[in-house]
Amino acid sequence: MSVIKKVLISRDELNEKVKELGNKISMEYEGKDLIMVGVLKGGFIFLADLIRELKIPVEIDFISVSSYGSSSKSSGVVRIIKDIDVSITNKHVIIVEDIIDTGLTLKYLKEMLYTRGPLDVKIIAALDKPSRRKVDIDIDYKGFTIPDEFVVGYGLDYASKYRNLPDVCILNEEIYKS
Ligand SMILES: O=P(O)(O)OC[C@H]1O[C@H](OP(=O)(O)OP(=O)(O)O)[C@H](O)[C@@H]1O
Ligand code: HPA
Repeated sequence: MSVIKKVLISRDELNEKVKELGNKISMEYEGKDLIMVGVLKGGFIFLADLIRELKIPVEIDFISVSSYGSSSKSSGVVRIIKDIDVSITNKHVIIVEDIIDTGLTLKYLKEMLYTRGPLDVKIIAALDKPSRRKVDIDIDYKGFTIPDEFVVGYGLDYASKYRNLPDVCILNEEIYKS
């Protein structure tokens, strides 16, 4: 049995989109003090690809968060596991995510970072799953809108695995049962 049911977004489509987004951000942030904050763990591959398409100087940092409690993400309360190390005061911030699902993680992160005096905080996400949204959130730069399917690859995991798959794939349901 194959682990992957279907490739949803191929590596070539991802590459092309990342180039497009990199060009857009390079134009819009020319001459500005920009820091990109990758959300671990899923955001690391997208961030690594994206910054290599930028033609402007950029600072990089990472943040790691986890949802509180057994009801997990539904509470919207987020705990910081690893904070960024640098000041974002008077800088332009872009939060880099692999996927936006309910929107709760990013809503919290955006509000939290705004308390630290940045010039602005924007959001870029490789994937958007709008069917699962619980809160309104503006996505400033977006890769692909996807259906309500559980996907892996390009940073996204199932049970901590499959982040390394180069394409965004729909997992075979048999995997959940085994
Ligand atoms: O919009 P939301 O419903 O808040 O979900 C999106 C978040 O969930 C995933 O992270 P996860 O908690 O699975 O951690 P990981 O990146 O380490 O896999 C994803 O990387 C986002 O950070
Ligand atoms: O489809 C998904 N796959 C992996 N992680 C996720 N976190 C939110 N949605 C997903």
